[in-house]
Amino acid sequence: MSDLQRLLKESWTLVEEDQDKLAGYFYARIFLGRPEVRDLFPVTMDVQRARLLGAIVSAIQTVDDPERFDEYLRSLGRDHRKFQVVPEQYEVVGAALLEALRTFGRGDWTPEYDQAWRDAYDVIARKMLAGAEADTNPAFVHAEVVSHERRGRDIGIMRVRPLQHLEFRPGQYVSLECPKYQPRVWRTYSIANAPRADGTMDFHIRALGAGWVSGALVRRTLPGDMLRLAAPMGTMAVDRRSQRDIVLIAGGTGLAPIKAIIEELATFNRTRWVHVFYGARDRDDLYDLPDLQRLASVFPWLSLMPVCSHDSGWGGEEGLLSEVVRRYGPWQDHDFYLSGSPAMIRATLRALNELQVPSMRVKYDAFADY
Ligand SMILES: NC(=O)C1=CN([C@@H]2O[C@H](COP(=O)(O)OP(=O)(O)OC[C@H]3O[C@@H](n4cnc5c(N)ncnc54)[C@H](O)[C@@H]3O)[C@@H](O)[C@H]2O)C=CC1
Repeated sequence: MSDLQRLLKESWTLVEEDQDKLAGYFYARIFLGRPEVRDLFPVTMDVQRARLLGAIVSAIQTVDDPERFDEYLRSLGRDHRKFQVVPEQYEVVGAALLEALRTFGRGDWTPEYDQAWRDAYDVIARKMLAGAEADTNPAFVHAEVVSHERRGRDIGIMRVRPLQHLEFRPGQYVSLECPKYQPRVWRTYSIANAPRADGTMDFHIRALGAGWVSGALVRRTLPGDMLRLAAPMGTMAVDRRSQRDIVLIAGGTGLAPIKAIIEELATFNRTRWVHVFYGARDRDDLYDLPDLQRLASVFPWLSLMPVCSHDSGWGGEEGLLSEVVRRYGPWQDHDFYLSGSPAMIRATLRALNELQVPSMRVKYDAFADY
């Protein structure tokens, strides 16, 4: 661990318990200094409260992982263009962050801690601004919902058509806003298909409860509704130069980017075996199994292993994805792409580590909302 990393972690423990109050103070400082910034945020701040601060803090904590950090922040900067953020606002946010930290760190906050956060924040802001400046795409595009299909209890598959061309790579995700139901609330969703001639994009969404973006997208969205989509982000692109066989591991709606990758492979792959582990709680939750089975019947290189974690007697493979993947190892010579809940990603990374799969062959995007 570098000195900077140590100082950041150590100082964060001083304020961690007061996170909620710190977030309140942080936003109050920003809005007081720049009332116009308030218009960038949703009307009710309760859901938003922890997000921007949380994203800054988690970005700062990754300062020791330069490669991941670099691409993540550049794409975050590209994505932030949707807020029409100007460079001075980065300064306002940085000053508010430091003031909040000092206030809640009280007497234990040292000039060393102050400098560490200032340095880390500067790196973040510079990379985000560089990412934003390098992007020639529009800050966001309007898109029309062209179809909407309910699958199982609480999953929706939504197809949208952007009104302008939106360049993306299979495996990437976008931040999306539904102004009709939740203006200025943006959430990230993976694109579930490879680029199509008509530009349409699919999203797999699970409703997480009333009032949330996902709930509205699954339960209320209708064809003809308009959305806004920001810049595509994420690094989970297939390495086309690799000759290795591939293992794709998808938990629940984490299937979305994996489906996009399968569609991309279908356009060029002839020689690499591709194994898909598709996990859900029960058979009803395997919401896209028929289509995956169709693809597996068309492409001889594609094999499919559906897995249920909470459906004993369903007749197929049972267990958590991480356990099942471990059972089918060893996987010494494969490229891996993982997508699912943070807990599933962590458990699978541990399993692959124990199976001695080199970490550079394992790709995943732990995406954050803010
Ligand atoms: N690009 C990405 O990485 C994407 C990630 N997601 C994330 O995927 C998640 C999907 O959630 P749900 O559909 O509710 O899935 P879920 O929570 O029902 O989990 C599906 C399966 O994942 C595995 N799993 C879950 N927790 C695990 C653990 N602790 N250890 C090992 N395996 C575990 C199990 O096999 C489980 O049956 C969400 O957190 C969503 O944010 C969704 C889309 C894209």
